[in-house]
Amino acid sequence: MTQTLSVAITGASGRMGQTLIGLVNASDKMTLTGAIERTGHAWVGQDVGEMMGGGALGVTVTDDAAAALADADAVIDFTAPQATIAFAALAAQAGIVHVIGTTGMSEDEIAALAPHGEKATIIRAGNMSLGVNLLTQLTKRVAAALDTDYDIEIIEAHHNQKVDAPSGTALMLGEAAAEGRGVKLADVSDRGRDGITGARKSGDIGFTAIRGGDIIGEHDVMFAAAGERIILRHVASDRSVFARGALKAALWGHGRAAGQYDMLDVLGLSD
Ligand SMILES: NC(=O)C1=CN([C@@H]2O[C@H](COP(=O)(O)OP(=O)(O)OC[C@H]3O[C@@H](n4cnc5c(N)ncnc54)[C@H](O)[C@@H]3O)[C@@H](O)[C@H]2O)C=CC1
Ligand SMILES: O=C(O)C1=N[C@H](C(=O)O)C[C@H](O)C1
Repeated sequence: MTQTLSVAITGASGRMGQTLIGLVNASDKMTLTGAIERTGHAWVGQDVGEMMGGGALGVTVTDDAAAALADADAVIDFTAPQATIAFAALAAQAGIVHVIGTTGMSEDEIAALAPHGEKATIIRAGNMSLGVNLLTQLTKRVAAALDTDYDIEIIEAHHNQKVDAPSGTALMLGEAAAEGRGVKLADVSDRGRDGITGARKSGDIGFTAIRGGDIIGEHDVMFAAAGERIILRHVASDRSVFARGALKAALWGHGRAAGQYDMLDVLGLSD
């Protein structure tokens, strides 16, 4: 019998957690061995399949992440920044793959992952879909081809439960545009316009966040000049595009050297 990858999912009851569990359960390359939730969550101690409204999967939701990760080859983690840092320490202890989809991490929180990347194989991206990762490469090329007569604006839209802004994807696209232009995003980023802002500064990269209803994730990169606009757009209509990317990352990472990687590495899209 072929060996399957043992996978633990954090944030098991979440939007992404449930999507991931459904796909891992349907995969013939993976076996769900752990489902983790925060202490005090109503799902802890219950069968995860039953909590998701289906049949029992034989995996009890736990808040003992250390034990769950000790039994796993990979942990797929779409939760919250501080939780992700704690999971990174446990993944390093266990020497396993840590796929990180969590967004909204500060510079300091991202830096806190670095020591864990010496023992765990970390794959982190603000968007795990093939489409968005391809879009980052297109954005970089278009930004490199155009001068600052073309104002770059990034517009993102998400559901009304999203807690961070701009989205991780918007920031990836902003980084790509800045890289194409040969500048640092931190030096040109224009976020949260309100009131008498003054005219737009040439060379800035602007961000706008829309929150409403059940929008899964939509991103436009606009290059606006006098007389024309170019708009690169990605629309996610199903969360499984993110989850499929995360599963691919877990399989890709298994057996690979410890370190920090992203989805461009996984998808072979790096320059
Ligand atoms: N990189 C990507 O492709 C994508 C990233 N995301 C990001 O993933 C994260 C989660 O998104 P959603 O699933 O929509 O959120 P959600 O709020 O539905 O789920 C988060 C889950 O994490 C759990 N959680 C929080 N702290 C925990 C802890 N210490 N231990 C265990 N579980 C814990 C919560 O109880 C909740 O069930 C967000 O940062 C979001 O932006 C979402 C979709 C795609
Ligand atoms: O919170 C979400 O839902 C999503 N978050 C990611 C982000 O911040 O870009 C990816 C996707 O757009 C959905």
